[in-house]
Formats: sequence, C-alpha cells, structure tokens
Amino acid sequence: MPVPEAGPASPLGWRVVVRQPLTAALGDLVDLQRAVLGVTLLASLVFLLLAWWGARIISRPLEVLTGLALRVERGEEDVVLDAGARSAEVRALSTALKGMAATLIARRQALERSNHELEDKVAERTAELARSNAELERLARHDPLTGLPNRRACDERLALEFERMRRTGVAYVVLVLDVDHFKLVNDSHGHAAGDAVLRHVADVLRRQLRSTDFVGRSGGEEFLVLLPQTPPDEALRVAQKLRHAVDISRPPAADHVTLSIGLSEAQPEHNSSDAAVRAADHQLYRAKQNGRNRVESSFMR
Ligand SMILES: Nc1nc2c(ncn2[C@@H]2O[C@H](COP(=O)(O)OP(=O)(O)OP(=O)(O)O)[C@@H](O)[C@H]2O)c(=O)[nH]1
Repeated sequence: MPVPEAGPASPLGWRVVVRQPLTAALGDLVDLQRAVLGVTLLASLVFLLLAWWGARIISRPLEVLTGLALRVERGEEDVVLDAGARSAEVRALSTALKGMAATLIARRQALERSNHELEDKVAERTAELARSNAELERLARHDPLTGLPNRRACDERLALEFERMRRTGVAYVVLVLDVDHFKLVNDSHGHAAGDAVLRHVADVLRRQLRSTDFVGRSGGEEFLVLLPQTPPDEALRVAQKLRHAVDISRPPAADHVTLSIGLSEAQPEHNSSDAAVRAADHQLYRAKQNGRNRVESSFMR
C-alpha cells in the first residue's frame, strides 16, 4: 500500500503519518455543511413567513375593501368604506372608493327620485287621459243644450232595452214627447228663448222620472222616455204626470208650454226596437191631431 503524501519532513528527516477513518477526518466539514444547510432552511422558512405576513398585510385590507364595494354594488347605502389599513396606498384607495361610492349613491338616489317623478307624471297623465276620454264619451252621448242623452244615446238605450226584453220577456213602454207649437215660441220670443224653454222642459222631465227610467232629447223639440218594467196603465199615469208637470210649469222665456205625448208598448215579437217607436210616433201624431197637450196610446181605454 503506497504511503500517502505527508507534510514536510522534520529536521530529523522524519515524517509522522497518522491514519484515521475518512468519516473521522471529514467530520468537522460534514458538521459545518449540516449547520449551513440548517441555517439556510431556517432562513428560507423565516423569509417565507415574512413574505406571507407582508402579503397578508397588503391583501387583507384589499379583500375587506372588495367586500365593502360589493355591498355598495348590491345597493346598500350605509356601508363605511374603511378597511382600517395602515398602508398609505390602501388608505388612498379606500378614500377614492368612498368618493366613488358617494357619487354612485347620490346618482342612484337622483335616478330613483326622477323615476318616481316620472311614474307620478305618467299616473297623472293617465288619469287626465281617462278623464278626457270620459268627457269625450259624455259629449258624444249628451245633448249640449239640455244635458240629456242625445239621439245616439237614445238609440243605444232603445237597443239595450229591446235586447233585455228579448232575454227576460219583460216589456217596456216608449213615450215620444213633443213641445206644442214650439215654432211659435221661437218666432215670438227668439231662438234663445226657445233654447231656454227646451232646457226648462228637460229639467221638468228629469225631475219627474225615476232613476231607472230613461229620458233623452231625440231631436229638435222632441224627447224620448223609456219606462222599463212598467205596465201600460202605470205608463199612462206617468205620461199624464209628465204632461201635467210641464203644463203647470213656468217656463223662463215663454208664457206657457205644453207637451203632446204618444205611448206604445214594446213587444218581444217585434222585429226591432224601431217598431215601438214608430207606434209611439203614430200616437203622438194622434195627440197633435186631437188638440195637443194630451196623451194618446195604442192601449188607451
Ligand atoms: N230654439 C230652438 N229651436 C229648435 C231647436 N230644435 C228645433 N227647433 C225648432 O223647433 C220648431 C219645431 O217646429 P215644428 O216642427 O213646426 O213643430 P211645432 O211648432 O212645435 O208644432 P207642433 O209640433 O205641430 O205642435 C222649429 O221652428 C225648429 O226650428 C233648438 O235646439 N232650439
């Protein structure tokens, strides 16, 4: 076995060679290696912990701010956008978000206010429109002079009563009323006086009838009265009452005014509502022929 190289020879020229196991010879070096590795690992761990802690210090307020911002987005208005951060940058971000949230909330409130105002306006306009429609409807079916239902409304009511009679079998009575010598009123007192007389007659008729009865101005100086579910003798009494009420009334612009009235009972076997009106017209003609200021009917005894 070769003798390993040794240090310089002593003055005597001797050399001491010590033999020992490699593990014993390198023991210190291995210990040093281990110590360095341990310190490196520990230092890495501490560094990692510090990095995690540092990242947490920065990210935690950001997470809190994110949560608060989401609450603002969902519409909550009492959110305080403060993450309690120590970092100046996060505090600046927090202040900027606060400003943005305040602006957003103010805009949303303004939007809600204008929405409410808009809804109120729409509701108001809808109500106005409904009122205008109702007024138009009223004007379309009312005579402006007397305020009574006009010719169109008379026709509609006649059709309705005729249908009802067809369904229920219960008859109704038609009265056609005409102001006597009305041309004379116009000629002697003027058209305005004639108008006043027509309004007066309309008022008298309205006051004498029940709410279930119908009275309309069917044209000129002619009126139509419908008495639903009224037996003929009762209808005759009503007609006489109307005639008498006008006869004894005091018209505003003429000395005296009278009515001629023709009556007829509608029958379920009639083809249309016109039949009873034509029959009542015929009776009115008879009333005029027989001296006016009187009632005539097909069922008069
Ligand atoms: N002032 C006024 N007159 C009207 C109106 N509508 C129709 N008249 C008039 O009513 C008169 C009706 O005259 P006539 O049909 O001859 O009937 P009358 O004079 O009443 O005679 P009898 O019916 O036979 O008794 C006419 O002079 C029409 O001009 C109106 O709204 N106002």
